[in-house]
Amino acid sequence: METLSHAISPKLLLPHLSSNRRHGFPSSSSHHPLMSNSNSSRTVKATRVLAKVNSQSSEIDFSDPDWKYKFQKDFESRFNIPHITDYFDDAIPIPSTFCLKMRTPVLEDFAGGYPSDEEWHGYINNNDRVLLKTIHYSSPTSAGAECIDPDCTWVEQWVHRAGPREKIYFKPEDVKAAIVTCGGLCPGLNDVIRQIVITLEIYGVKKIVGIPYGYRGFSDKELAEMPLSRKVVQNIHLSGGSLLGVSRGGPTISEIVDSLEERGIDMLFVLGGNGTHAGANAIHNECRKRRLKVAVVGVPKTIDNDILLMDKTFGFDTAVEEAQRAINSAYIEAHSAYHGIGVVKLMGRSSGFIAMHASLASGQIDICLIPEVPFHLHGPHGVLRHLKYLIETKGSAVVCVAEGAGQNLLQKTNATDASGNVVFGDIGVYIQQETKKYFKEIGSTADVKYIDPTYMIRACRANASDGILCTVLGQNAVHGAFAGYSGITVGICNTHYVYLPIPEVISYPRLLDPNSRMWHRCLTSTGQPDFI
Ligand SMILES: Nc1ncnc2c1ncn2[C@@H]1O[C@H](COP(=O)(O)OP(=O)(O)OP(=O)(O)O)[C@@H](O)[C@H]1O
Ligand SMILES: O=P(O)(O)OC[C@H]1O[C@](O)(CO)[C@@H](O)[C@@H]1O
Ligand SMILES: [Mg+2]
Repeated sequence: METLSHAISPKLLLPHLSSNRRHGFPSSSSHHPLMSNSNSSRTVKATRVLAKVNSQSSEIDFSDPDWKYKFQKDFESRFNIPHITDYFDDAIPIPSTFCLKMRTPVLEDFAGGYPSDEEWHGYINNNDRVLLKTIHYSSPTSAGAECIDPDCTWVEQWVHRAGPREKIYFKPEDVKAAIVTCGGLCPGLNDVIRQIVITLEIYGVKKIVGIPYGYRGFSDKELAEMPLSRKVVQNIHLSGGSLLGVSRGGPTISEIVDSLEERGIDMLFVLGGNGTHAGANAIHNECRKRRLKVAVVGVPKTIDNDILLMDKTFGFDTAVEEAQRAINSAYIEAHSAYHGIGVVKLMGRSSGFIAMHASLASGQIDICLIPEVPFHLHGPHGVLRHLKYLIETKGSAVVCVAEGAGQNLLQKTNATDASGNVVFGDIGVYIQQETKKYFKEIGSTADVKYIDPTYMIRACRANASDGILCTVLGQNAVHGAFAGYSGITVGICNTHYVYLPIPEVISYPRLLDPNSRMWHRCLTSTGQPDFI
């Protein structure tokens, strides 16, 4: 594999400053606990910094003059994307069959050589990289600052650029490609399926199938694979859901790979969230163990936007937009009622991105509650006391709550779904009940209307901006597979499209930073106090 020597050259590293308030350090740099001169304490405290910023990095001794170089070396190896040549020395590349100048369908076989056009400059060089972090924080107290070392040194962190390569590692006419969609629904699934099929056909792939109902489709003999072509997928993006169906739970990794072998699948495109990607990575590893030349490429799907390192995941924009209808209805109901209170529950199992963005976009929310920020319902600083204040001063109020918020207030059931995810109690219903009780107890009244639009939001078709995101991600997934990469996923980082090794994006769910400027903006918009 080609390496990126310039990205780790110490000569190109510039000394800059940054830090991170999320790590709970005091805002004054003179009291910064990392400003100690003791080497040992620097090493220990550095670990605290890295625990958040780079969970998989080993301890770094910042007194080592080469620490930056070593950090970048480590980063480069963590973000290296597995390639077929890592395992198959004999894999021979051929010129790409993907060329925009070749616009007419190829009717004949490729016996006479592959169509290529040396004049076309649409290919990505394997050494192209995208900068993962783009802000140069000049002070440890800069809002949202992220740092690696105590001095917040500027360290370039490069990841692989996505897109079509000039050389490909699969002969399109021999390829059987499969697509599977797992987990819950998400706007845009059909757009991604459509683009994968169309792009595979442009490369010249003839055998494309859909695996029905998620990973379950690999083991359930009653479920036949679905032949896919441009004709089949042409209009599927016009409706929500997944043409292929989705499911949670399903067969073991070994059973899935047995099925891949039986079906003769060379490329597997896996659309799903954290769980699905954990599965995709395990499938990739099992294929390597069995020496199967299969490219496994993920496309992150989650309206929750909880995948690490990406600007956003497809479906998120649509979810935020669709949530506006529910929020507006709650607002109108609350505003038109005597002592009206609207409660809207939005999705967000561990992160409150949808709730925060939907609240910000609407400008109609008085209280936004998210999983990352604990709150009390009762007591002098609780949500209910603030609702009383809002009713007294404004006459009505609207609450937006993420499904994962305040779970500590609800009774635990220990129930899990087929994938092992904990089944949550309904925080929206709880807030509605407690609000009614509270106003009764204080001798007042509240007309509480609870709206749960979650499945209506998730079942929507993608909006225009998600449609474009899906298009690019779907195309890049196919380019990644043909380029010979496996165990990777595609994403958008700082508006550029990248390939990332799966483990790096799923080591934990991405959470909203309560110290971020965005959450502060949300708080200024709602005007809510701390509920603790
Ligand atoms: N750690 C894991 N290893 C292998 N497979 C997994 C793992 N976790 C989940 N899966 C499988 O991945 C599929 C989807 O998982 P899950 O239901 O958690 O959805 P998800 O991909 O996280 O999407 P969503 O965002 O909708 O929750 C299931 O079929 C499940 O069995
Ligand atoms: O009801 P289901 O299908 O299990 O999905 C619910 C889950 O899906 C998600 O939207 C993720 O896709 C979570 O926010 C939510 O907990
Ligand atoms: Mg999940």
